[in-house]
Amino acid sequence: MSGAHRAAAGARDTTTRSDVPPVEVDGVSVAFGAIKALNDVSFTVAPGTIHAVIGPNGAGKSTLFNVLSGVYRATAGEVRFGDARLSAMRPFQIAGVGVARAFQNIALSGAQTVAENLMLGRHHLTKAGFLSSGLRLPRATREGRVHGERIREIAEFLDLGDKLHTPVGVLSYGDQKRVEVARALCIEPRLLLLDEPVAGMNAQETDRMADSIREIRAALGISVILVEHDMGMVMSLADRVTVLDFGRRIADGTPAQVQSDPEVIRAYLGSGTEDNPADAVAAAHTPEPTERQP
Ligand SMILES: Nc1ncnc2c1ncn2[C@@H]1O[C@H](COP(=O)(O)OP(=O)(O)OP(=O)(O)O)[C@@H](O)[C@H]1O
Repeated sequence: MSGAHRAAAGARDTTTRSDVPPVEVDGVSVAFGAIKALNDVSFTVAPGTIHAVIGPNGAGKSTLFNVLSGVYRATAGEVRFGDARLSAMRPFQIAGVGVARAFQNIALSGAQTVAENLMLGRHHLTKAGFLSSGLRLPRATREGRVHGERIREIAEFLDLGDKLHTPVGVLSYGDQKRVEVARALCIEPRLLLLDEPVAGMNAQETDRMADSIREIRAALGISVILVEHDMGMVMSLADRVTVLDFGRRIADGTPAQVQSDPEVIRAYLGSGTEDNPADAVAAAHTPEPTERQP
């Protein structure tokens, strides 16, 4: 199935999990000395949607991601995920309420196998303590089997099923990025944060990752927030896009809405980047030759 067809099928089949609340970013500001990296930024991520945050270099995207995942504290405002105030929590507490982050720079142990890296991602779900695991007591053995099965499912989901016993360090860059996403899914999140998931990927790897993100949303019914520079990918993948510039929210809407927003076009043209969202949307919406056939 082509990416586009799969996307359409995914959107139709999606059932959002009933325990996925909206993410409410409410008046968030972050200052580094005199620099206002984020200035009163607000937007809402609807449950079960893919929401992209874009903007020229230095716009505040990474800072926002670090607030969402508890690495930075907001100077003002807050981020809510249902009852949880993410902006007041530490990273491990944020993971505990079902928010997982896949890092831009792969944070995996290269010498360990895919399965071992994924098992580390399930650590906090493991109830048997180190002692019973070490002694291979029945509870730990049973638990290990259940986690092993789930890890296999998640790996297969990301086309990594045949690489479970391969050390991560020998995998291609694209596969390593997929392991990074799989590791985040291992905490069974309700919200997945993807920090530049296709950075450094070639076109084929990018398409594969975009397909995986659609399938994750469709099959798991969770919300996805991604920061990404690849404009074509964002415009074809996201349900909604928030645009930052110099720490301020300058637009928020569907890909089609933001790409035609004069302030967004000005921000990108002014930044000197060739990644103009208007061009990217046009390219993303150009039908493939086969789709023109009657
Ligand atoms: N730890 C920090 N200390 C001081 N200034 C910072 C820090 N982190 C970010 N900044 C500044 O805050 C602003 C926003 O940076 P941020 O990295 O969030 O932007 P970005 O949109 O992710 O940029 P890029 O696309 O280049 O990664 C920039 O002016 C940056 O120099």
